[in-house]
Amino acid sequence: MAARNISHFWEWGRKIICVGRNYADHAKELKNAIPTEPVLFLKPPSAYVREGSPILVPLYSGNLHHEVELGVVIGKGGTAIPQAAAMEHVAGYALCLDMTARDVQDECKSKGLPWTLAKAFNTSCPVSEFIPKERIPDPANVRLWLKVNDQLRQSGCTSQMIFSIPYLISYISDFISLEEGDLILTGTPKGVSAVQEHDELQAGIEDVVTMSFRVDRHE
Ligand SMILES: O=C([O-])CC(=O)C(=O)O
Ligand SMILES: [Mg+2]
Repeated sequence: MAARNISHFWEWGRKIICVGRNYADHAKELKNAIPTEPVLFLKPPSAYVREGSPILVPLYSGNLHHEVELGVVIGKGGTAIPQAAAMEHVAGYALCLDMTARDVQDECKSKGLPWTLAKAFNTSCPVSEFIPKERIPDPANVRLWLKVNDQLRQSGCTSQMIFSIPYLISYISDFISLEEGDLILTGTPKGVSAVQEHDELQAGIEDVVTMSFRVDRHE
């Protein structure tokens, strides 16, 4: 069998671990407290969608939001990874969207229930091509942006993250072992807003990568 290629990590069936409220300006815009520990949730591999396929609005949501995020692709698994060694476990990056059914999330929050149907539905994790580690020498200082129908909605720098990438890798791996091919979404900066059927989303990381996705309804 041919060796698996990390540049197709989305085909591996590995887990997607998401960090929430990792930018103070986004925590504030949704009236959430600034966290003192990372907020974590999961998406299944069935959430992946690649350019050329649409983002589908879940039938049960009337308020689907975009969240542009830097994704970290794990190259070497581990448990209880020390912060000092964390970057050795990174193979590269991907630009990601954490699509969120905000109305469903609000209801889950008010009832104290998990966010699964707000965050983990099919097509809730659009991803760019794989970006080898060398192409982002300083992941703690890159600008992420997102436009809806050519209008800029999000523009933030990863220097604004509350918890750094090495801290997140170390923290997560204390509780959930990381495996080669796993993806960590590191949280969104401010500017999240609703998208509708037929909207065109475009997002990028500086001059490193851009990607485009169309929003559609289920047939
Ligand atoms: O839904 C939220 O606001 C939490 C989250 O994913 C983020 O901050 O990126
Ligand atoms: Mg998010």
